[in-house]
Amino acid sequence: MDLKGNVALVTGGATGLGRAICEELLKRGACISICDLDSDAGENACDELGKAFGKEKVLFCHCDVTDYVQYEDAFQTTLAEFDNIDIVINNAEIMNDKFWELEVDVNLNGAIRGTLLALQFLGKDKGGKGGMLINIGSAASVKPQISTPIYTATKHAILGLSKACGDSYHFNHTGVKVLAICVGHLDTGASSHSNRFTSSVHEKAWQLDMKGIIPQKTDHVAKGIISVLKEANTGSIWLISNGKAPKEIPYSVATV
Ligand SMILES: NC(=O)C1=CN([C@@H]2O[C@H](COP(=O)(O)OP(=O)(O)OC[C@H]3O[C@@H](n4cnc5c(N)ncnc54)[C@H](O)[C@@H]3O)[C@@H](O)[C@H]2O)C=CC1
Ligand SMILES: CCCCCC(=O)/C=C/C=C\C/C=C\C/C=C\CCCC(=O)O
Repeated sequence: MDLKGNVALVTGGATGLGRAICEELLKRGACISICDLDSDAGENACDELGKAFGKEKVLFCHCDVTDYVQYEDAFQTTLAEFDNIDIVINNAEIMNDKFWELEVDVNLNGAIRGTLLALQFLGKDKGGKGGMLINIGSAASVKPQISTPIYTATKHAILGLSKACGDSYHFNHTGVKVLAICVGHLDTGASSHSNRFTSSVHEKAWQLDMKGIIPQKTDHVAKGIISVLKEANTGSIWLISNGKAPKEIPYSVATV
C-alpha cells in the first residue's frame, strides 16, 4: 500500500511494535512522528530511521500519554513539522497490574486522550481533513487474560471506545475512520520480569494464559496492521495473532 505523503503519529513508537509500525509506514512513503515517554529510545529510533529513510521524514516528540497537555503539544509539533496529520496510532502501553492505576492511565486514558485529540486535529467537523485512528488492542481485548485482570479491562475498553467513536454516525461528521486492532502475543517479552502480577496466584496463571500461544514477530504484526489500514471499514475490529494473517472479528455483546 502506498502511503506517500501521509503523516502518522505513533505513540509508544520508540520500541517494540510501535517502532516496527513506524518502519513499515516509512517503507511505504509516509512521514512519522514518534511520540514516546522514553527520550533515549525515541531519539535513537529517530536517528536510525532517519538515516534509513530520510531525516526529514522522521520526528521524535517526547510525550507522556498520561499528560493531556504534553500529548496535545505532540500533535501541535507534528502539525508544525509536517503540515498535516493523517493517521494516529494509539499504541503506548504498559502491562503491569501491580501499578494498575498507571496501567489504566496509560492504556485506557491515554487512548481516550489520543482519540479526543485525533478527532480534534483530524476531524472534518473541526476544520481538519479527516483521516484514520488506530487503537491497538490485544488478544486480551477479546479473551480475558486471567493473570492480568486489569490489563484485560483496559484492553476490553479499547474495543468499546473504538466501536462507539468509529460508528458511521460519527464518521459521517468527522471523516475519521476508527479501527481497533487486537494483537496476540509478541516475541519481545524476553527481558520481561515477573514483577507485573498482583500475587503469586496471578503470576502462576500466566502459564495458563500462554498455553497454545505462538509468539509473533513485530514486523509480521506491523505489516498486518498496514495491510488493513485502508481497506477496513470504520468501527471494525481486527485480530492478528499466532503469526496468522489479520482477520476481521465480530464485536459480540449480549442483546440489550
Ligand atoms: N507485547 C505483547 O506481547 C503484546 C502487546 N500488545 C499491544 O501492543 C502494543 C505495543 O506493545 P509492545 O510493543 O509490546 O510494548 P513495549 O512495552 O515494547 O513498548 C511500549 C512503548 O510505549 C512507551 N510508553 C509507555 N508508557 C508511555 C507513556 N506514558 N507515554 C508515552 N509512551 C509510553 C514505552 O516507552 C515503549 O516505547 C500495546 O498496545 C500492547 O498492549 C498486545 C498484545 C501482546
Ligand atoms: C493471551 C493474550 C496475550 C496478550 C498479551 C498482551 O496483551 C500483552 C503482553 C505484554 C507483554 C508480555 C511480555 C512479557 C510477559 C511478562 C511477564 C512474563 C514473566 C512470567 C514469569 O516470569 O513467570
